Amino acid sequence: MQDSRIDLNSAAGLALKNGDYGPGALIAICGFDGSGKTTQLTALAEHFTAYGHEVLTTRQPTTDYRNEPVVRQFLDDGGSADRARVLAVMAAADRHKHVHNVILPALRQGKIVLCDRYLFSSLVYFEARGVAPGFVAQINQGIPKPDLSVFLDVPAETVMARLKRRDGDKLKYEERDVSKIADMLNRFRSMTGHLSMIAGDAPPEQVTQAILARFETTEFAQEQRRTAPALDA
Ligand SMILES: Nc1ncnc2c1ncn2[C@@H]1O[C@H](COP(=O)(O)OP(=O)(O)OP(=O)(O)O)[C@@H](O)[C@H]1O
Ligand SMILES: Cc1cn([C@H]2C[C@H](O)[C@@H](COP(=O)(O)O)O2)c(=O)[nH]c1=O
Repeated sequence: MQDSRIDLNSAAGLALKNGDYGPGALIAICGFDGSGKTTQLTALAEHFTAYGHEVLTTRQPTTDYRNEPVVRQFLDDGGSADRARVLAVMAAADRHKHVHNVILPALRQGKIVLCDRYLFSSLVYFEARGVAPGFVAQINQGIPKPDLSVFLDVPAETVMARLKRRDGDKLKYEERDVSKIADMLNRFRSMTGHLSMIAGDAPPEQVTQAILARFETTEFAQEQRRTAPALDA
């Protein structure tokens, strides 16, 4: 079943589905833990709300997945590739449910959906845990392709320092080892076909502006400009 020849970019291409999901827009913000995703989601939500959009901020995996004892134990203590494969299936089921119950209805209502982590994070984390991207792609098939997918690129040492400052000694298994963080970051950096790479170690306001500049290049933003009434009309 698993195809170790499929790389992360191809796996994302196989899983994601282009489609007309409604008048809304989907923005996925990915990065290692502590890279500033929550900070940026909050700033983006404020920006889009100020411009009159309805915004839904949400996250993958959902708390249903995070609260499973088998997941909690793996995140805290690590585990085998076989156990990781079970988690990948649980994360995929959680994602399909979240897409159908939360994301698609919001897109149909015209909302801007801001999602903390998405398929890309699953591909990266599970490949690093020993699960082939081809397998993760198969079980995530049909997940909507976001209008914009961002990777917040922050050096491993900076990520580690931020996490220690925020969480003290309550770090997850993969957060405790700077070489594991660096390995995951390199996997994200390889996904140039899908992720807009944003330097996440700049001041938060600059990071937000960089994300918004990328958003302006999306078809959604271009369509909004075409259909928006001229201010001097
Ligand atoms: N651009 C930035 N420069 C300096 N510090 C930042 C920046 N962005 C966020 N931080 C700080 O880094 C820490 C982690 O940020 P945040 O909680 O937004 O990351 P996260 O990616 O959502 O983390 P997690 O996935 O672990 O929840 C916080 O203490 C936050 O204040
Ligand atoms: C997408 C995805 C992520 N994970 C991991 C990654 C993180 O270590 C945790 C979630 O941490 P957060 O700070 O609460 O966001 O889960 C995963 O195990 N499976 C996935 O599909």
